Amino acid sequence: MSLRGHLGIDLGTSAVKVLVLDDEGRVLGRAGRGYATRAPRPGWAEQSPQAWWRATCEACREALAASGAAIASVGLSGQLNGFVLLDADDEPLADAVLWLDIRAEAETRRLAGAADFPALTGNALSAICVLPKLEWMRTQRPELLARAARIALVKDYILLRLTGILATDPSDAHSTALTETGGLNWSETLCALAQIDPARLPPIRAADEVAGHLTAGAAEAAGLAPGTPVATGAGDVAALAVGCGVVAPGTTAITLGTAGHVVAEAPAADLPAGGGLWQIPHGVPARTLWLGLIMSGGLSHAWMRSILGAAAPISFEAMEALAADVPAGADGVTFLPFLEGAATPYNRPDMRGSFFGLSSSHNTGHLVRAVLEGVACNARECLDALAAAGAGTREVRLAEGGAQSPLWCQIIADMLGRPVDLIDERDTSARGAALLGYAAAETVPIAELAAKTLPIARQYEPHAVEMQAHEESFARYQAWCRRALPG
Ligand SMILES: Nc1ncnc2c1ncn2[C@@H]1O[C@H](COP(=O)(O)OP(=O)(O)O)[C@@H](O)[C@H]1O
Ligand SMILES: O=C(CO)[C@@H](O)[C@H](O)COP(=O)(O)O
Repeated sequence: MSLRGHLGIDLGTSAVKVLVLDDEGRVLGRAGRGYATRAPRPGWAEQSPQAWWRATCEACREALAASGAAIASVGLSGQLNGFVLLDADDEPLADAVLWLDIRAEAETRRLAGAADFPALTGNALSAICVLPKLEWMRTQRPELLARAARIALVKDYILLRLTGILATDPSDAHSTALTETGGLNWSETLCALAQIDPARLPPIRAADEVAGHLTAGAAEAAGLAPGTPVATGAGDVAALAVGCGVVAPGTTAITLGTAGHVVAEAPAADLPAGGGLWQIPHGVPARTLWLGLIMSGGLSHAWMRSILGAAAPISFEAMEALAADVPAGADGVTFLPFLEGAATPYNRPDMRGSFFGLSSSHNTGHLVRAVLEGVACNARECLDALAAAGAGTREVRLAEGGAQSPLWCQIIADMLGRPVDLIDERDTSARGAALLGYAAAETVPIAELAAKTLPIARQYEPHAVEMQAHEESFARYQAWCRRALPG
């Protein structure tokens, strides 16, 4: 008899990741497929929902074949703050607009003054959110928005393709800025502000609830069995908190995907305004996460890699070797990782990335090392903001693409001056998604499942000499940030 498997799908920014876990949370199979991001104009970022679906089906088939398991449940996760406009037949009317898309900066500034977002939602309004992007659509593409019968968020489009049912969860709903604190209902006030009829938005269901079952057509396309239960799942920040076992106060995870996330379970206190943190409903129902957001985490590394590899592709290992040749502090070179604007703690989409302190003595290794250190500095700012808000950090865990670099993990431990645990799973959002599906199908408590199945690979201890060098590079970084803030 084949093993029982729980399949998790994470629609990331650069790729879809699919994992199959057994009942103990061990990986039986995995696969991933990339897709392109289009930037038809500067500051725009779009992806094809049809490409997401094709990539998801291919990755499901491959992960399933590798696992040899019979799939008992499916769970979902995906990039937050993207949306797809659907016609009356649920066909996409255009490419999806992503979180990275900051076309709605002017709308954000205007709407931020029209409602007290911190009081209503617990968060400042940001150009990342769906609300200002819909406002942009309403004013710039009114015919397109008028033709939209329904609006799907990223992972919810996959739920629709898998089950024929459109629904979302509180984490994805709340991140749009169209719900009030808690994310359980679409807000009449905020929907009225955006002139969006809430009937066009998906119903909000619990993340660990069965939202639907695989249709025969979807099962055929993805290689799964018709009727398999599919959980609503959670936006990637909430799913990765589940996947990283951030299910008790005092645990924090730093993940370096395309973005970077620093997540902590919120203490009972309210999130103080102005610290540049966001609050998001947890994947564990009725709990809340606080999020420090690094806009360009792995993306900073990917950008550097694309520049160094312009003539001939350069491997991650070669990048690692270049940076390892340079001492901590990068001999005075500082990188501000704001290629797509700054989130925590500055909340300035108009801030931009830069290198400072360059001289002719510096080489490519200095640039690579400065990129790793710059992102680590931004992660430290996020942790400092969480601590200042009252979310103490007993344990810090690392995961996702960037954490596959041992040097980056060591730099983070040195920059934070504390041990950090590397999670023995790169794709923690997909892991969280699989656990949410498992919990939904078997009605087991998700927090318990997440804590008991967490795999830790190793611990990185801070080194005294490097810690001192990084104290200095952090001070330099902060000074450059103050000078680089647009007036
Ligand atoms: N060995 C590595 N060293 C440094 N960065 C890496 C490594 N492997 C992957 N990355 C970075 O991780 C990012 C992708 O991480 P991933 O978790 O797959 O992100 P997403 O969910 O956004 O698609 C890329 O930006 C890539 O540059
Ligand atoms: O929108 C946000 C946070 O508000 C992003 O964090 C996305 O959720 C993307 O995450 P990755 O695909 O880079 O992991």
